[in-house]
Amino acid sequence: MNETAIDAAGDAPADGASPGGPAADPVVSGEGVRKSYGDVVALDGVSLDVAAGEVFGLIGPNGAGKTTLVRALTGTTEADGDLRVFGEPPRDVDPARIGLLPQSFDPPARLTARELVDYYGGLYDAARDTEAVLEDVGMADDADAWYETLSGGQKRRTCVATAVVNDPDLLFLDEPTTGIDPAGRRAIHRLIERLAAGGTTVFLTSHAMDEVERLTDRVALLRDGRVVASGAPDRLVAEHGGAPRLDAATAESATEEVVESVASGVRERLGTEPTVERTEAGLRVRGVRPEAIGDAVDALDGAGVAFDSLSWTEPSLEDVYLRLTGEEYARRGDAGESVERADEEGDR
Ligand SMILES: Nc1ncnc2c1ncn2[C@@H]1O[C@H](COP(=O)(O)OP(=O)(O)OP(=O)(O)O)[C@@H](O)[C@H]1O
Repeated sequence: MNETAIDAAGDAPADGASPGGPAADPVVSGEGVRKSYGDVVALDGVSLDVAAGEVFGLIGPNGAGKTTLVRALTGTTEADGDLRVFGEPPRDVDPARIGLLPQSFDPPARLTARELVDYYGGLYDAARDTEAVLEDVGMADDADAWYETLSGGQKRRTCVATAVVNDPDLLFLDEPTTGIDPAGRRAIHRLIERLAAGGTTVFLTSHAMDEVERLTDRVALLRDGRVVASGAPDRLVAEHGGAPRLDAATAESATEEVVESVASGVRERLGTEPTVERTEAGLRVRGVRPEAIGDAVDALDGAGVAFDSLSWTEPSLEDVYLRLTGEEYARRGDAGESVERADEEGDR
């Protein structure tokens, strides 16, 4: 990985994407936040800012420190460094201003969804109307079923309802859609969009890169307890996502000669230095812009590649994630050696 290409932590309080703008006080701010569990360093000097009204995404591999950071921000664990929420230490913040959906949350099983939302609403002086909250998360029709009889997605949506019943100014959602079917995910996405439109600041952790790319204004990528990149998703994709790629699915694995022949054909037709790799499914040519797809296909034909199907893909936040966490190489390791591969940052 080219470390010099990676942003400094917390690089962009505004980025042009923060509705609050650079002048607004951040809702969340952290500087040099550290937390260890015995010998395990969970947070290793995290710095970040979240502006009012932003949907902020925190991504990173298992064990990167995301849940620890959410716990530190919500005052459920202590951390070293300067951490502020609404300008105060997390434990001093009025709980009514915060909504939290923890990663694992097991409410009493023999209460109905309605009773649960009522119960959590009862903890606040000015809770939202239970029926409206159930409607918001798509649970109005199943509100009288015991929690234990609900599907995994219905349970998670009920938990989201308990996290928003106090109409929080700042909502932490730690992997809200894990295990939820597409319709349930859509219901939660719509809810997050509505809350953000109404001015709620949302701090979202998720392993679903499509959801993060779609919902967030800014993202921080955590790896080994450090922020290794942050910024608006489209900016991160432009900087770290790599090149658009053409994938040819082939029944048989290509020989080295075929790969070299494709590379030579691409070089000749596109006039660029190609990156051609074997993948699990066949062959991949990187750096193919939409207008050059025809030439790249000719290069495959010219090299005698018998492909069953072709797909062209633009880089996405998932590519950023895979590149900056090093998981791209772990994945490629199974796929055989790549040929004429450019440097990581040089193949765009
Ligand atoms: N209560 C704890 N006691 C000891 N170690 C812990 C504790 N909580 C977290 N850790 C360790 O701290 C590191 C960061 O864990 P954390 O749960 O914050 O990661 P994460 O990014 O949320 O992971 P995941 O995506 O799997 O939820 C891991 O090495 C984890 O094993």
